[in-house]
Amino acid sequence: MSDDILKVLLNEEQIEKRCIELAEQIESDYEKLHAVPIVVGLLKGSVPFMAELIKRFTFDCEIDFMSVSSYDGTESIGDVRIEKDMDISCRGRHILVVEDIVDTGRTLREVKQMFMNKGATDVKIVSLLDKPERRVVDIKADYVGYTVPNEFVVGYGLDYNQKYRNLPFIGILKPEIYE
Ligand SMILES: O=P(O)(O)OC[C@H]1O[C@H](OP(=O)(O)OP(=O)(O)O)[C@H](O)[C@@H]1O
Ligand code: HPA
Repeated sequence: MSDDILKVLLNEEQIEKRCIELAEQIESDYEKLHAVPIVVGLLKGSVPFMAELIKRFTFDCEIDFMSVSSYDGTESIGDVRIEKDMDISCRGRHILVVEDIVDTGRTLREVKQMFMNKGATDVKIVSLLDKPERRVVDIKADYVGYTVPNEFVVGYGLDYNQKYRNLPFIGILKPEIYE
């Protein structure tokens, strides 16, 4: 599996270090709000990042998951489908969406709009990665781990055709794998 990786962009140590910083920043912001947020992981890509982040939160929060899908291989299909909704109601709640990557931005724009339509008080986004060169809609994560170049990246939750999510680092996939 590692043979399919062209270059390691972020190793485990770098990711962990950044998660500690993000958790501190998020904690300080929610403490000021005196709110108990619902931390919502977008399945499946956010799972390793979410686990790394939430174990460092010492404030009261609830955890939930949603599954939305918008990719077929390396192609964003534009149409964001909700495949599994949250269990907890988001009405009147502060929501912290946990995402692995903001790429075109379509997924998060749809998800954020959906939370607002359902009556959430506030929606914030934390994303491990941001790929701003690919953005087609105007959306910005409130907290970003790392900005990455316009390359297809895998590992630490991110997949290509459901593979490579379990790599403990983030790397650029060799183009011949998906061409
Ligand atoms: O900014 P965008 O262009 O919308 O892309 C980002 C989304 O694409 C991937 O999800 P995917 O639909 O592949 O699901 P997954 O998390 O199960 O891999 C990724 O996890 C983000 O949710
Ligand atoms: O670069 C990426 N890698 C994996 N999944 C993705 N979904 C959007 N962009 C990416």
